[in-house]
Amino acid sequence: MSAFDLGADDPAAPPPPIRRIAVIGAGAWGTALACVAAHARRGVTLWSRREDHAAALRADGRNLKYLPDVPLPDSIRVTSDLAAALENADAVLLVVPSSAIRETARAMAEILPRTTPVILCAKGIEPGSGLLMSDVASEELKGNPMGALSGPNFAAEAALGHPTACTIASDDGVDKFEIAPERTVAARLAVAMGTESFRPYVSDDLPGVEVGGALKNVIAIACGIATGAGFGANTRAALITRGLDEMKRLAEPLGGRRETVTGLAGIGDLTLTCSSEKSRNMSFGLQLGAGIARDKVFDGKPVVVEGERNALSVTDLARKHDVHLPICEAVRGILHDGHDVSDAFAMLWGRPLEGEPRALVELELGHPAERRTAFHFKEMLS
Ligand SMILES: NC(=O)c1ccc[n+]([C@@H]2O[C@H](COP(=O)([O-])OP(=O)(O)OC[C@H]3O[C@@H](n4cnc5c(N)ncnc54)[C@H](O)[C@@H]3O)[C@@H](O)[C@H]2O)c1
Ligand SMILES: O=P(O)(O)OC[C@H](O)CO
Repeated sequence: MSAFDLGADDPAAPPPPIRRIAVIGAGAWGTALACVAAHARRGVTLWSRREDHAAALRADGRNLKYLPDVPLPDSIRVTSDLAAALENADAVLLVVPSSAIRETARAMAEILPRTTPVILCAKGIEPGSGLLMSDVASEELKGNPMGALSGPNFAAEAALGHPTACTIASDDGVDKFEIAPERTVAARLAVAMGTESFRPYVSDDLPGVEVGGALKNVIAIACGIATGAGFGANTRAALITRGLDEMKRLAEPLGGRRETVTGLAGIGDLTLTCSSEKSRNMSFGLQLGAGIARDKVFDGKPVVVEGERNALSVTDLARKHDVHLPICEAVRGILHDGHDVSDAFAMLWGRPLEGEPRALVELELGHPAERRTAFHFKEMLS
């Protein structure tokens, strides 16, 4: 019996605490979340897929490769043995990049009890299937309760104790499960992870939270490209605001709520990522916009830029639901279809004028300067 089961038959019993947390993935975010959980006095095991990396973390007392400025609390146990990492865990934080969620969840499926909650901390939509990360994990881990942790969170800042907030969502509080709100995975993990500086908010809108995380990276690339190409603050503010509208439009057909997108995992993460060069997605866009060739970005080093592959998966999914996401489409055009930056901005700014909010104000105005738009941006960026 796992902690998730304790008292499950007695609706009056206090919610079972999450005492032991397994963090799967020892990159920047996995390491930071392990530090936060250790500061919250949870028993923490951090799993790295490579033994040499795990050994380096143990020897150095920090993750020199991914989070060099943060000392690891002594209480964190680091291992490359997945079974050992998952043993006796009351909850699992899955923190590998979105491209590795399926294979990692599949490996966990052979080991993890079906009752242990799994919380997705990667941001993305799977190419091909168009599935959110919690749905990808659910396909592999049949039956485990699922949640997601997302929000405006740069790993180092969270680990160093800067005041930080996030949203933790799970859908086990919705009607069919009949679980009291304080017993949900989201609420129990929020209590387990909360510290004096790390403040989780609780949500029952799992798709709403996950859509925000997936789209903000694509919009951040758009902001980076715009800034790198020479456009100013007006352009970035417009992209952020209209990007938020794209999040809302995609959240709805996936079962998410518009209001969730106006929270930490939506606008919160969007503004963070689109405003700071600490963001890999924003910096990737900045370098491309400044004319650096794709293979020379980040000096040719491999860096996790979730928005790059997600520009494809997000727009494929939106097309399937007949939802138009012009900014994400423009990023897809530049990254994957060889479109020129000025043409992409001409496409965005030359579309027929619209109402705001788009869904409520019906307009058919055309565009007074549509034909001049392409010429204007080409001149400006030449
Ligand atoms: N870094 C942040 O500030 C931050 C904050 C919030 C969310 N995230 C999200 O967390 C996820 C992970 O990002 P990160 O910043 O930790 O990345 P990272 O580049 O710092 O580390 C990636 C880690 O994943 C491991 N990995 C890569 N491929 C793997 C595979 N196939 N199987 C198992 N492990 C594999 C790498 O060895 C490395 O330890 C991303 O989806 C990212 O969007 C990151
Ligand atoms: O560095 P980025 O662009 O992957 O962003 C990191 C986090 O997602 C910010 O919340």
